[in-house]
Amino acid sequence: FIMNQSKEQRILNFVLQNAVRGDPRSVVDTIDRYCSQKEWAMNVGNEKGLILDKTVEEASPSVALELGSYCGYSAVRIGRLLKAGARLLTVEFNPQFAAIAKQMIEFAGVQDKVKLLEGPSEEIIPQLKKKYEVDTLDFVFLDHWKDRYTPDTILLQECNLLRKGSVLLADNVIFPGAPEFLNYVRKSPHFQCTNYPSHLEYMEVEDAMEKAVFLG
Ligand SMILES: Nc1ncnc2c1ncn2[C@@H]1O[C@H](Cn2cc(CNC(=O)c3cc([N+](=O)[O-])cc(O)c3O)nn2)[C@@H](O)[C@H]1O
Ligand SMILES: [Mg+2]
Repeated sequence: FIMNQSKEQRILNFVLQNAVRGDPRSVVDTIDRYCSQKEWAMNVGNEKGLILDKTVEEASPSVALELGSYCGYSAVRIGRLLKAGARLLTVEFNPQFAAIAKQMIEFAGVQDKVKLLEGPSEEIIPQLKKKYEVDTLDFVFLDHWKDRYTPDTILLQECNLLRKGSVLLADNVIFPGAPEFLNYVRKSPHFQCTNYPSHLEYMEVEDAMEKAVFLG
């Protein structure tokens, strides 16, 4: 237990030493093993991860966006499901976390599909069309600061990044909670919402994910 390292560095080192290079499933399982047995961390985890998997498979996105990379757990989880030619852009503004996530993505072997964009979502989103050659987004995973869910959902619409059928999936709508986001998407005539009750990663605390499909 190396004290002067960050928890995120310890998670990455555990993966580098225990997972199989180029095998995204082993990276995801190894992070879950570490965070359920050694140190809790805010990865989406395996229970909510299964809801994420099913939603990604159903959407079968060509272009996906993730807000809040953290250690790269969900970027690897989504990246492993993308079809040939599809890509995931994942946004992280904490430089330490971004460095960890980049190494996690490379070790898992999904770096050809997953690109990490360093910076705050409110700055990156308006750059997606011109700088990152995005037309519209087929899938968006929201897992960053909960008080950014609503402003960023509005910003995505203002930047014309959503099309009829674009799928948004938000983590933690019960714990820590995103009440303003739930209120916004459920009241909006532009979204069709579905709630998926689950539990907080690695804990027996109630949590849920919310799917919001853009209706145009
Ligand atoms: N506007 C932003 N733009 C880009 N990255 C951001 C932004 N806000 C936070 N982040 C980054 O998301 C990562 C992860 N993150 C997520 C949160 C918010 N999520 C939680 O706080 C959370 C908290 C719990 N929890 O407390 O049990 C469980 C979860 O699943 C969570 O996602 N804070 N940092 C961090 O690296 C942070 O730099
Ligand atoms: Mg989360």
